[in-house]
Amino acid sequence: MGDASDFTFCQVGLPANDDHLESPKEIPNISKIALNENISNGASRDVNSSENGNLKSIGPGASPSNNNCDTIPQKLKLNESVTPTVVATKGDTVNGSQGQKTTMKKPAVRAKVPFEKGYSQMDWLKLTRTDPDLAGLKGRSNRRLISMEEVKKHKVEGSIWTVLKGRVYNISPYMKFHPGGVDMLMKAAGKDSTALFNKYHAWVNFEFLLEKCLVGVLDDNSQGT
Ligand code: HEM
Repeated sequence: MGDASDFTFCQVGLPANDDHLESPKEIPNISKIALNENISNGASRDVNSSENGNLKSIGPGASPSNNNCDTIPQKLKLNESVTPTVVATKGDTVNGSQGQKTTMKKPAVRAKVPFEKGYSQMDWLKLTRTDPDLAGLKGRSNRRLISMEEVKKHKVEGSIWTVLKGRVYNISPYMKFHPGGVDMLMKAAGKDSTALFNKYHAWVNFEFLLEKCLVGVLDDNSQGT
C-alpha cells in the first residue's frame, strides 16, 4: 500500500494518455494527403521520404479543418515553405558566402574610413581646445575678406583652404580626423566645397567642428574669378 500512495504522484503522467497523444487519428490522414500533393508537385520527391517525419510535426498545425479541400492548399503552402527551407539548410555553406558578400558591401556603401589612433572626433575636439592657432592665422583677424583667388592658392598640406557657406576654413589640421578620409576631403582643397559637403552630409555641423579653423570670410565680389 505504501507503493500505491507513491503512485498517486506518478499518476500525473498516465501512460495511457501518452498513447493517445502519440497516435491521434487526424495526423496519419493528413500526412497521406500531403504525400499525394508532393507527388503531384514532383518537386520534392527526395524530400518526401525524409519529410514523412516532418509532416507529423507540421500536420497538427494544419489539422483544425478536417475538410480535405481546406487542408490541401494549406499543405501545399506548408510544403512549399518546407522545401525552400530544406534547400536553404543544404545551401547554408553557399548562402553563407553570399551572406558574407552582403556584409562586406555595407562598409563600402558607407565609405567611412576607420580613424587612426589619436584621430577620433573626440581627439579632434580636444585639439580644438588646446591648439592656439589651428587656422594658421599668426595673429591676423579671421574676419578679413578673402578672395577666391587666394583660396585657390591654398592646396598644400599645412595650409589647405576651403569655402563653406561663404566662410574660408583651413582644413589642413582636420584632414586626418575626417571620417570620410583624407582623399575625400582633399576634393575640397582650394575651392568652394559647399555643394560637395551638402551632398555627403548636410547634417554635419561644420561651423562647430571647424570653428577654430576659420581663416576669414569669402569676398563675394571675388566669386567667379
Ligand atoms: C570640409 C569640411 C568637412 C567636414 C567638417 C566633414 C565632416 C565629416 C563628418 C563629421 C563625417 C561623419 C558623418 C557621420 O558619421 O554621419 C564625415 C563623413 C564623410 N565625409 Fe565629410 N566633412 C567635410 C567635407 C567633406 C567633403 C568635401 C567630402 C566629399 C568630397 C566629404 C565626404 C565624406 C564622406 C564620404 C563621409 C563618410 C560617409 C558617412 O559617414 O556616411 N566630406 N565628414
